[in-house]
Amino acid sequence: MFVDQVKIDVKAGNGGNGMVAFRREKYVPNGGPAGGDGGRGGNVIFKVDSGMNTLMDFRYHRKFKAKNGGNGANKKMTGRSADDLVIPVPEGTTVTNSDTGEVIGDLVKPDQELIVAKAGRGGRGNVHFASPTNPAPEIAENGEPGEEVMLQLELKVLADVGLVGFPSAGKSTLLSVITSAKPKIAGYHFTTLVPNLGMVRLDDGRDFAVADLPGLVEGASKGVGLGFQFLRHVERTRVILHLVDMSGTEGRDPYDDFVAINKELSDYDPNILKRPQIVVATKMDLPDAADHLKTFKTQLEADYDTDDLPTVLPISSVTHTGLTDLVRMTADLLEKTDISDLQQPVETEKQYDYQSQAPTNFQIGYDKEIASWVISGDKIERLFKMTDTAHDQSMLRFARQMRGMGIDDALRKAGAKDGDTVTILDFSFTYVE
Ligand SMILES: Nc1nc2c(ncn2[C@@H]2O[C@H](COP(=O)(O)OP(=O)(O)OP(=O)(O)O)[C@@H](O)[C@H]2O)c(=O)[nH]1
Ligand SMILES: [Mg+2]
Repeated sequence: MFVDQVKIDVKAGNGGNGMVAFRREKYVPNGGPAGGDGGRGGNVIFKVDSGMNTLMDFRYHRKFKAKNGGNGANKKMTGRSADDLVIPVPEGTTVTNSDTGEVIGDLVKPDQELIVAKAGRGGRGNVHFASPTNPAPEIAENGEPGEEVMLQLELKVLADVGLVGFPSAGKSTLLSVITSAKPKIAGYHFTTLVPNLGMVRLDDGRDFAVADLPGLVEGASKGVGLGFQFLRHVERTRVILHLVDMSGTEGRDPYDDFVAINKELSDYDPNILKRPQIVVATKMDLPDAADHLKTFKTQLEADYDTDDLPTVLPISSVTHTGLTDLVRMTADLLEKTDISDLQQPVETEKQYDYQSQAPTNFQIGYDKEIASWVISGDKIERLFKMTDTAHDQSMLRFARQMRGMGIDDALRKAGAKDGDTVTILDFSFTYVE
């Protein structure tokens, strides 16, 4: 279960102002009041759209403003009421006022609507203020301002497809080319610290949610590297795309990687290997990839019965080769996959208090395998049982905390340089001076 979260700003329309005006008739120097009322502003309304599955669209559009009502006019004319601004949200969205923490509502039914910011009423024109003592009032009301509020939207998402593979296999890059997600991509291992989520939309209207998971390494099922706490996400996905880097860089053998990752998956939970898996041969644009793929397939055929032989699909996220086939095959496979065993209850999220859990004893070393400075220590491990919602903010907070604890001093003494990646057992961040 992923928690998709986003903060947005909504502003309802102001009411139009009431008008001060008088009838003008021939031979009547000062007619009665004739200023009309202002029109109502537009409400901001959330409406469930069953076609939406994530809050991804809000990442690129965070400010919403409904139109203001028109001002009243003479001849008792009321100003135009503004249309409501209706914003589609996915089913299951929880809306909270981000300043007060008050839950405004849960949108759980198809087409359900919720007013999240109330429009301002129009002001009354001077026609309403005439009285026997003041038959020609020079007063009118201003329109009420529309409500403005900062909202926190939250959606729990079950990913359909999990991208697994060795660090730097190209998982985030693949996500970035098949969805609109913009994950961090870099040429060093453990770039991805927390899962990224994206939605794939096919031309034929089908769609599915893809989770790009932190890379796995040997021993992941026992807590090595970053992968352990994310392996449970793999348990929940219906289809696994197992990415294998075919470039052979760093002298890696693609088949060894493939076997090692599958071993970690099955050590974590033997059932995971029963999930349909497509082997995605990545970086096929690179020079030796074709040769490596050939060897890989030969080894695969030697190890598997013909009936169980996994499908291998060569792709390149750089040249976009094979992506259409991959997406279509994945959608087909999802349609055929039973999910009844995956509907598990939502886990409650654990909150950790970074302040009070200061690591005491730790060791620092350089790990060639993951090419980064590694800090380990039992207290830190406890510190790093993070939740799904661990976002950049908590990373930053953490990094600051670590500095306070003198870990950056210790790292510098150990020879770490500005820009080095620091891995803290199952977590890492980029070390900045
Ligand atoms: N030539 C080529 N390079 C690629 C391709 N896909 C990814 N890369 C490169 O491989 C490196 C690692 O890519 P990422 O997408 O960050 O890998 P990842 O699997 O998400 O890595 P982690 O998050 O560390 O587990 C980056 O330098 C990418 O530019 C590809 O199709 N062709
Ligand atoms: Mg990544």
